[in-house]
Amino acid sequence: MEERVHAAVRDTADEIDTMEIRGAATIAEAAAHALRRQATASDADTPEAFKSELRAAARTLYETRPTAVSLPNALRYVLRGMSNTTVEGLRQNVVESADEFCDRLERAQADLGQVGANRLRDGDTIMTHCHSTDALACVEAAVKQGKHIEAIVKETRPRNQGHITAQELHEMGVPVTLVVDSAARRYLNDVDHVLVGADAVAADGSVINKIGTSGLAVNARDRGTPIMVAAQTLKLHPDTLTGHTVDIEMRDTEEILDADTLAELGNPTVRNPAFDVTPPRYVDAIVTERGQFPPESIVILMRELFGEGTTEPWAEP
Ligand SMILES: O=P(O)(O)OC[C@H]1O[C@H](OP(=O)(O)O)[C@H](O)[C@@H]1O
Repeated sequence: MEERVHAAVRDTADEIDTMEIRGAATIAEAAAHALRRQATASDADTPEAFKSELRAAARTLYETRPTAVSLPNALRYVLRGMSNTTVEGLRQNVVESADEFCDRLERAQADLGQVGANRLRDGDTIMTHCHSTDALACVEAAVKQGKHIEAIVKETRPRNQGHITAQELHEMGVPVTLVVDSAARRYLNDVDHVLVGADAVAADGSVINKIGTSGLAVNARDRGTPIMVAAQTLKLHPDTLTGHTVDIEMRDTEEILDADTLAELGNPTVRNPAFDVTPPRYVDAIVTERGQFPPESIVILMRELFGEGTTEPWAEP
């Protein structure tokens, strides 16, 4: 099966796995591009062989990282387009679906940005965690509306994605203060909104995002600081409609400590969960391209978009 998966798809899968490609929306876009590449390069001679190849490619991409639901949602969107009965027709289906998916993703982020920007006032200071293109779209739109926004950016150990956020905010002209994660509570007094992204949103309104989000949200609630989650509908997790929970990725402990340092410390057990779950009571608004929702009502939008649930992206229709 593996040999039918194009090398470019395997490269994309490796890059997602090692986080050279990261961030829920960016992963989804890369996966759609990879399926498109599989389709254009395929020399399958029957429609069945073509579909089977595409499903194998989807599975390879899916098996990289388990938490960001944008990945299976992207794979499902592209594969669902395979309706033709000839190889050429199917190839065209995949190319069109992948292109349409990427267009929709870009538009959704721009629309979401407008909604999020409306929540921000001129002179506001935000606090961010990790790096989220959905969250930054809100800031960018607010800045374009002429609002002055400042940011306190958490570095986000162990991979320091906060550095990317700091750089991108700087490029937007937003003054940035970078703090270590443990300084967040100290600085919440100076903050008008906590603004984060999401890797998945569950049917009960729980937000699955970078590890440290839930602690930040609890502290923000304690201080009365509103917590805004920027998550286009691609982040809504259809399996949670039928009671499934979201798998939290455990990453390599080398991201935290190298083997030598670990040995010097007497080889303690090290855990490196990439994400945590913020219960809905700590979230004020989930901002999507379909408007803003209190977390408890996101299930209504999910039922509208997914019905009662979905199959695996590579399952036979
Ligand atoms: O889709 P956008 O908003 O860009 O990113 C959403 C989320 O993806 C990231 O995960 P990672 O860095 O891939 O582990 C962060 O948790 C971020 O909040």
